[in-house]
Amino acid sequence: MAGLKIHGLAKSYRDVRVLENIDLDIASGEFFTLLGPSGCGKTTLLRTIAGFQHQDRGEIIVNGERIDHKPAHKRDIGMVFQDYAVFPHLTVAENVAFGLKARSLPKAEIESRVAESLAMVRLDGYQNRLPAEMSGGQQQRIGLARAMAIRPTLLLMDEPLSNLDAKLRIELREDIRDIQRRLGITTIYVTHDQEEALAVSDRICVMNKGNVEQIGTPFEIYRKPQRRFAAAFVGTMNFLPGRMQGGQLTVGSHSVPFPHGVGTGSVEVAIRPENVLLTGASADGEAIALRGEVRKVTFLGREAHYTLSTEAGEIVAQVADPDRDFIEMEGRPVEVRLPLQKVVLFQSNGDVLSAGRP
Ligand SMILES: Nc1ncnc2c1ncn2[C@@H]1O[C@H](COP(=O)(O)OP(=O)(O)OP(=O)(O)O)[C@@H](O)[C@H]1O
Repeated sequence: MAGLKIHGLAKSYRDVRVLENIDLDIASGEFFTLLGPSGCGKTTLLRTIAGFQHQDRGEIIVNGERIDHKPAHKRDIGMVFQDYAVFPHLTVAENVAFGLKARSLPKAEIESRVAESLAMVRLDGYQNRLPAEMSGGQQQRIGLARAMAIRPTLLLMDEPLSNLDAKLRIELREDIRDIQRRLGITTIYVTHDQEEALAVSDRICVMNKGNVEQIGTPFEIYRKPQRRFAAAFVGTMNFLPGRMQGGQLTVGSHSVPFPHGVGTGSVEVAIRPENVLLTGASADGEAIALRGEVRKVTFLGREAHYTLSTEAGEIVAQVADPDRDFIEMEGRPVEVRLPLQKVVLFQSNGDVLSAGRP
């Protein structure tokens, strides 16, 4: 199995820079996700790795060998596309056999690989169907079986679940993850869906405007964002203005000692909704305390979301399993606390100053 290294990759379309200067080091067997908003360059990066288009500069190295001068069909890469890209006039088995025939494998080998690949994606018994007789989820399974049948060195997936409904998306992403783990195939997965990225990835690369904002495990990306962009893009994050001075952090009218973030100046105080504490909740360690009022309560069954206006600005709190009194709080004053352990501070340039006080 192979790892992938990318050095100084850049790509422009006419005079528009789409990839600025990308460096990646992906381990053998890793499930690596490119996550970012529409237009940030994810697909361009994936297609450049696949060889469907050429970079302006930079290197793509698989297993120590440069592959960026090779044509796409010589790169030993399996690719799964958003729109399935199955051949409508070929049966399921013929679709899966396509890449194997192109490689002139013996007939018996093709048959056994087709059977093995279809079993892997749980489509055994569907060999003779046409894609039009299959659901969207099943068509994407054909796409996955076809990509895996050639036993590629790398598997690239471009938003493979975007055309499926929510339930199928979850089902198929679990299957993709299981197959990837079982086979240990190095996988690069493109999505703009942050929950999907958190659920399937070993590591996530958050991209923005052709640049890498942060690379980390799902936990690191969610809990220890290194850039404001990653904090705001992944999950919900509250931001309040604050000020550091003389080892004190001031938010609204409240100041707390914050020795970790030495320096002076404006900061942004970021906290996840599930970490905001309301009246009565007990906190470990010190917290920023703010006066607030409940503007809106949205009850979602297992949790409720509170829109709060505080003296420092509007934020959202999420409370798990709220009791009845707690749901009927609209218009009431509330004490809001932000535990320092859970607070992330950003500088005005978007770099992190402190992610959770040690
Ligand atoms: N062939 C092309 N010619 C000119 N511009 C292009 C071409 N392909 C992509 N672009 C532009 O390059 C930028 C990056 O596109 P890309 O498809 O890589 O982004 P993306 O992050 O995958 O977005 P999405 O999630 O919408 O697919 C976009 O601004 C897009 O309009």
